Order: sequence, then structure tokens, then C-alpha cells
Amino acid sequence: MAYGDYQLEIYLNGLSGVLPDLPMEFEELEERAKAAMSPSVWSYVHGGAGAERTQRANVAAFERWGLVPRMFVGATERNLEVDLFGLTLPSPVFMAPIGVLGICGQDGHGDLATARAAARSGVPMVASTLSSDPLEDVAGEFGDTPGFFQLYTPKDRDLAESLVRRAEKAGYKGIVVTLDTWIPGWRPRDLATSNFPQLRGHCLSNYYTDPVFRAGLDKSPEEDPGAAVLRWVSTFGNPLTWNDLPWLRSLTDLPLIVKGICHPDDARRARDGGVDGIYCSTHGGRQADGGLPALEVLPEVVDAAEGMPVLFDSGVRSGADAIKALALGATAVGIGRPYAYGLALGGVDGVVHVLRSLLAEADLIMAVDGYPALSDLTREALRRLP
Ligand SMILES: Cc1cc2nc3c(=O)[nH]c(=O)nc-3n(C[C@H](O)[C@H](O)[C@H](O)COP(=O)(O)O)c2cc1C
Ligand SMILES: O=C(O)C(=O)c1ccccc1
Repeated sequence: MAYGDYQLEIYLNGLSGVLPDLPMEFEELEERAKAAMSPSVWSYVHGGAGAERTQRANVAAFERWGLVPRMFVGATERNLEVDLFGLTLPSPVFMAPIGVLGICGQDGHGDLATARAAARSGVPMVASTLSSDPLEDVAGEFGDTPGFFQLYTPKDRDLAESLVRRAEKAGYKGIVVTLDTWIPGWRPRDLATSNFPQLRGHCLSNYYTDPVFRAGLDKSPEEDPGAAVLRWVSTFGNPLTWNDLPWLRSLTDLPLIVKGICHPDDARRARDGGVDGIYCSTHGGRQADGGLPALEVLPEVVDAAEGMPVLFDSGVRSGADAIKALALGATAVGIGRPYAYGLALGGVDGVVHVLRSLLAEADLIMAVDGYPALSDLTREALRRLP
């Protein structure tokens, strides 16, 4: 079945009087998610760093590129399959790590719901270190869809190693190390309401179930939650330098992907340091304001990666956006906030709807514009607007 068939399914349902109960447009998705979320969760998910200029720039950057339509191609069959780290994925789309999925879901188990959506849609989830359910339970819901584990490298190296061992055992297919969040960025919205979910004990399940983390506590997190949170604060973010890359690399034989790379020199150095994938991202503008949009730096990062896979996120809101990132050289494109909104609105169904809609649009653009294969989507297919 082609991804674009979701369109026919929706129209046919309409003939029997059933209209989609989930939004078909991003603006409506956002609006309805806002109503479904508590004000604090909405602020945390929707907000970003500073005046949120980087966040807006990430989205706006897609407007500066346009795909050139090609005719007489007869693109009746599209192939969206992509090979990544020895896996064949059904599409070049994945769910970016989001550390508060637990509290986005209505039952407090949004990480599990997202993993179920991965199982149903075939779209891999990159599970965050910050999770309301342990990484083992999350992986238990993946079905046949591969999953990746995102590591926030703690200062305590034994804890880092323990988390990676657990991820390996649980069957994750790669480790994504996030480099841009060893310290939280300046977020005025959340500062104004002292809104930092982790400090209130949310989403720390991977730590609280970890033997190394627990061994560092006098009392268990159940007995003394306050002390456990303070221990988390003291170990959360390791300000890694290039000197730490050999150690990171030595942690696992799984594919190692570094997230937050936006400079070609950093991409080259990471490549030389033995990573398996580069993840170009500005963390959705949540960490630093006043920066370039991720899409702008993607081509130079791709060039520097010299054929190594480049994952991309930040600002992707539609199938059209995904197509542009792919044409600029991304191997796979990460969806962030949109699926968290889908989760808040409709649980597993909401996430699946957001993913299927995005993939349907991407597939239909490849059909309409005559680019039936991912390999047809090159920089030559795009024109830069003045
Ligand atoms: C609420 C929220 C929590 C996030 N938590 C994490 C996280 O735990 N680990 C991580 O690497 N990135 C995290 N990110 C960043 C995403 O992986 C991704 O880079 C970002 O959402 C992309 O921007 P976009 O959502 O605007 O497209 C988070 C993003 C959001 C919105
Ligand atoms: O909110 C985030 O984007 C995020 O990933 C994070 C995680 C821990 C501390 C600060 C930010």
C-alpha cells in the first residue's frame, strides 16, 4: 500500500459520513493540542529559547526552497524505503526524541503510546533518556519497528555505561548522543512559571530504575524523591569535549549517532572520531536563540559527512518540508513537536494520524511532481527563492 492511499481512505470514509476527527492542518493540530494539554505542558513543549527566533527560523527556512515539478514521469509507484545502519526502513522519517512524552499523553504513559504508534506506523522512535517509563518497557512496545535510544550523557560515566548496556539488551538499534543539551537553554516562558518538569520528578524513570543511579542514593527515589531529583540535577549533563569521543565510541558497538551537529568541521571531526551517523539539528530552537535554522546548515553538514548518514530535524511540519530536507541531503528526517501534539490529542491514534498524514503528503508530492524515488530528490530538484 502506498502512503498516499491515506488520502483515499479519508475521502471514502467521508462518503459514509465519517469525517476525520483529528486535524488535517498543522495550525489546527497545534491549537487543539494546546487545548488538550495543561498550560505547563503546553508551555514546555511549544516554547523555546529566548525570543524563539531560532525556533521560528527553523520553520520559516523551508519557505525559502521550492521543488521544481517534472512532468511525463508517470510516477505511479513511489519508493520511500531507505537503508540506515544496515536496516531497511519503510520511509525516511523517524520520531525525534522528546523527553516529556509521558506527560503529553493523557494517561501519563505517552512514551509507551508513542512506541505503539511506532509499531503501527513503521516509523521508528528515538526514545529519550527522559522518559516516564523505563526504556525496556518502551522497547517492549516497538513490535517489528526498530527503535533507537537517545542518550543524555550523565557526568557519572558508570551510569552512562549502564544506560547504554540496558539499551543494547532491550534491543535498540542505535545510540543517539545529544550534544547540545548538557545544560538547559534560557527559556523565558518556562522561567516565568518555574516550569521544569524534571525538577518536579517527571520523566526520570530511566534513572530511577537504574542500578547505578540507585546505588548513588542514600534512600530510594520512592522513599526520598527530593534527594533523587537533586542527584539527577547533579549528574544530568556532561559537558563533553572531543577528548570524550573515544570513550563515547567505546561504549557500544551499536551505530553511534551524534545529535546537534551544525558545522561542517564538527561533522568531519565526528566522522574521523568513528561515529556512524551525524544528526543535524538545532533542538527545535529550544536551546539557543539567535542561531541559524538547521535547514540552512544542512547542505554543508551533508557535504562534510562524505556519504555517512545524516539525520535531520528542526522545523519539519509537513510532508513538503520532509521532501525539501531529503532533497538537501538528509538521509532521514525527524518529526518533533507535531507528533507530541498528536499524542496529546489522540494518544496512539493521534501520533499515527500525524505520521500517516505527513507521509501521505510526501508520497503524493513525489507522485505529482515526478520524483518517484528518494534518489531523484537531489539539490537540483530544488530552487532557492530570492
Ligand atoms: C518538548 C520537547 C522535548 C524534547 N526532548 C528532547 C530530548 O529528550 N532529547 C533530545 O535529544 N531532544 C529533545 N528534543 C528535541 C527534539 O529531538 C528535536 O530536535 C526538536 O523537537 C525538533 O524541532 P521541532 O519539534 O520544532 O521540529 C525535545 C523537543 C521538544 C519539543
Ligand atoms: O526540553 C528539552 O528540549 C530537553 O531536551 C531538555 C532535557 C533536559 C534538560 C533541559 C532540556
